[in-house]
Amino acid sequence: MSTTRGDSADGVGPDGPAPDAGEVPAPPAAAAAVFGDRLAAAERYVALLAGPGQDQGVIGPRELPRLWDRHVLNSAAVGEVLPLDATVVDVGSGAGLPGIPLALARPDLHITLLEPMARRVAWLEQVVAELGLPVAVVRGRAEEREARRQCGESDVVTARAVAPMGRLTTWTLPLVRPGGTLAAMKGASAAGEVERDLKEIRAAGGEDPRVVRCGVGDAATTVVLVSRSERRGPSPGAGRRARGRKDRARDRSTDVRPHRST
Ligand SMILES: C[S@@+](CC[C@H](N)C(=O)[O-])C[C@H]1O[C@@H](n2cnc3c(N)ncnc32)[C@H](O)[C@@H]1O
Repeated sequence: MSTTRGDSADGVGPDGPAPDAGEVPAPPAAAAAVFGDRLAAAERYVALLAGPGQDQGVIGPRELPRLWDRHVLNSAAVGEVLPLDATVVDVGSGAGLPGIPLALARPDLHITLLEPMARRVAWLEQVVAELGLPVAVVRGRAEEREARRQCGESDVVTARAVAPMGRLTTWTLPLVRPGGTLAAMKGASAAGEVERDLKEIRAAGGEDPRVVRCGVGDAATTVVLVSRSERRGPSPGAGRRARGRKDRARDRSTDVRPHRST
């Protein structure tokens, strides 16, 4: 594999022609500070994305020139707001973003990658094995009972480009311990999504949604932090389930009554 610069100095911008398969962008200077003595492993991850990752369709060829800034460093940046030694479930990890860069930048974290698509799960298992990372991979959807059982409740759930804020909060807060945090990586839409979906966020047990910026330059990212309520009692979604039970009971009773009277 040849090594090329990750910037657009050669005229290959994000919307320009796709670079040759197998080209691996060199790490920008900032990568050494972010990954420290795990920089070589981060370079290996970028090489895996650019080679087999592209072949297996987990990353598009046009992403190659911006793998470091827009994907790997951007993902690691969310580590700025994660507490020491936290347990983390990365929901909808896909190519491993942000979970793999986080595991490399923050070896104190205990990370589980949750992903429903078999092909992506196989990819994640391959990456974790190749890089020798102590990271668990679970196949499933955040809203599924079995996935929730396997992942348990963690200090933090991360998610990048998975779902709109309201739906994401409903799906993922049951994976967060009371008092823990959902850290949703969002683009410029962050504040607008929070405003639009506030009711849904609160109904899911979310409190104190706030928008923060992490990272610098092209690697900077906007993160929405939502706390899971500390209040004990019904789990998020319990109100909706109870309403569903009442509705079904009412439907049954209206179905039954005419039969009884005949
Ligand atoms: C657009 S991709 C983003 C992947 C990665 N987070 C990234 O930033 O490159 C969305 C990912 O979320 C996964 N996904 C979609 N719905 C999900 C759900 N309900 N629970 C967990 N993962 C889900 C998809 O399979 C896909 O891998």
